[in-house]
Amino acid sequence: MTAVMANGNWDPALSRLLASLEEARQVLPSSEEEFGFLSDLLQSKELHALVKVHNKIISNGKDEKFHPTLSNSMQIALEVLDVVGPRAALREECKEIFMLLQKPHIQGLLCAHDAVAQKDYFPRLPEIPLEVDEDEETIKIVQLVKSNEPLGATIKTDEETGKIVIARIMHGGAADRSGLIHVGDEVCEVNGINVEGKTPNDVLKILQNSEGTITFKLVPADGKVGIRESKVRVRAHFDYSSSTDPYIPCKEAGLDFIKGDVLHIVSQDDAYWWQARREGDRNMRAGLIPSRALQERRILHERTQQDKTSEEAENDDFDREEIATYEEVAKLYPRPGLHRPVVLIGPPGVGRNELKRRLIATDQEKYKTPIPYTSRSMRHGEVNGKEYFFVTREKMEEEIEAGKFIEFGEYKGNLYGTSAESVKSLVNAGYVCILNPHYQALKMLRIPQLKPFLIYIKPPEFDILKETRNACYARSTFDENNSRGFTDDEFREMLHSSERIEFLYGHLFDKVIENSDLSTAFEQLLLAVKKVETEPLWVPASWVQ
Ligand SMILES: Nc1ncnc2c1ncn2[C@@H]1O[C@H](COP(=O)(O)OP(=O)(O)OP(=O)(O)O)[C@@H](O)[C@H]1O
Repeated sequence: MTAVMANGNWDPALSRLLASLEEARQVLPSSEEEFGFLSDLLQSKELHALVKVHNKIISNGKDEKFHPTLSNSMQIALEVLDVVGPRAALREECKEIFMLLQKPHIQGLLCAHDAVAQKDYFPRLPEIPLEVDEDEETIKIVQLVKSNEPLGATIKTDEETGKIVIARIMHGGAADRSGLIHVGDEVCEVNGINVEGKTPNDVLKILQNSEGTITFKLVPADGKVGIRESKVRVRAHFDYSSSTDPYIPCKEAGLDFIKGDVLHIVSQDDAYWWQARREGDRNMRAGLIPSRALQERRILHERTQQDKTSEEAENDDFDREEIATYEEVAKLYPRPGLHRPVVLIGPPGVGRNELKRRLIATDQEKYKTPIPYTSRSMRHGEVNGKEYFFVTREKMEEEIEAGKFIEFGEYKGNLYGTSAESVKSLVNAGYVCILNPHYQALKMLRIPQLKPFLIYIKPPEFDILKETRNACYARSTFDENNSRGFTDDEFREMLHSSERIEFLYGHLFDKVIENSDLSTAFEQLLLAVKKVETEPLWVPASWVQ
């Protein structure tokens, strides 16, 4: 005490606190130990230093010349990352800023800057629930300010008690952020109106009609059923629109997404409705999406309906057992010297060969395509292992049977094919392996051992397809014996085939490139290939573990 007083530099507020602690010592029943602890704390150098920093920030905050120009530098940094990300592979400057802004200490600095700029350094004490009834100790009163943002809570009538209870708290919503409302809390009053015997709809009306602060009187649920935030990320394999979903318990709370979106699942507590955020979305409020179980049921139901109406179903290559709902994904970081194979999928004739050829031509020491196997006999001038690996028909049939070929076919009585092993050996030798197999090979390729990056080469609409191909005297690939242009029927066949590929495999593609103008498509391919090499990308979670 004397030491504190003697030091003129000591914060007067701390000294006052210490003095009142001494006074309280006489009247309060607390132990010597507790007083000792508090007294030591109030005299500690650490606390004193903290108080000084705090005071400094506050006094600087009052000074006009210290006003922050912005308080959302973190958000701006994220936006800049979005903009420069795709250009990082093209320009050194973009790459530099892209790497810099991702550094944890830069992000930490920006975050601290924003906290100070937003004056987010005042101590926040937990709200003390007001106790209204002397004998009703368990009632809590919660006040939330009504804004344009939804409250982020849903209510229902409890089946057993018939009372209105909180059914769900949306992660990150106003109710959740308040930390004061929990699932299972019983609603007694809203803005002084007793809701006993009322329906959830009546309560909603009261809420809609109220302005400003909304006051809830709640009986807390026994034990808090808090929402545990999960780390699960999934890729959606279907489109979802809550506005057309008749079953969603609360339309406003729905989260819409499209096939291929990556979603962060924050809660799977409810068997039918998960809570999720779109990955990278800055809106912190989670939305409702159908759970895997619910979606599987819906798809099965739809299929039975469809089977009833249409008998003919093209299921040559469609695995009807597979129900595409959500696939758990994780980020795969680029591995130095170990490149993911790049696979171009598309309808025959769309231009995969052309794109592959151009890519390899940019750097023949980097991009390689596997040498195929054949059962035909070697011709004069051919070298085993150059144009083809020459093997006997028996050997090839045996290996095809054993599932060692990612694709194979017969042409003029001879077998041709590409083995999974030759892809692996290119990868292990440090090359970027590039493939353009038939789309049926996808199943065999999309495995953790190969980790391919799948690019879908999509044809443009009929008129543009015809115009671009005719303008370049494109050679039809449909007729092996004749070199001629594509016919209208062949263009139509290409479009039909692309629809089918999208239907079957659309959810698996990492990237879609429309091959309309060839040089534009090629540039997009170069960008995508660069991205695979330099950026962490989402892949099935099982590939990363
Ligand atoms: N964007 C384009 N504009 C004009 N012509 C193109 C375009 N893309 C490809 N072509 C031409 O179309 C023809 C067919 O292309 P390519 O052989 O690459 O098709 P493919 O997808 O590999 O088909 P297949 O699997 O049947 O071999 C080639 O003559 C090619 O130069």
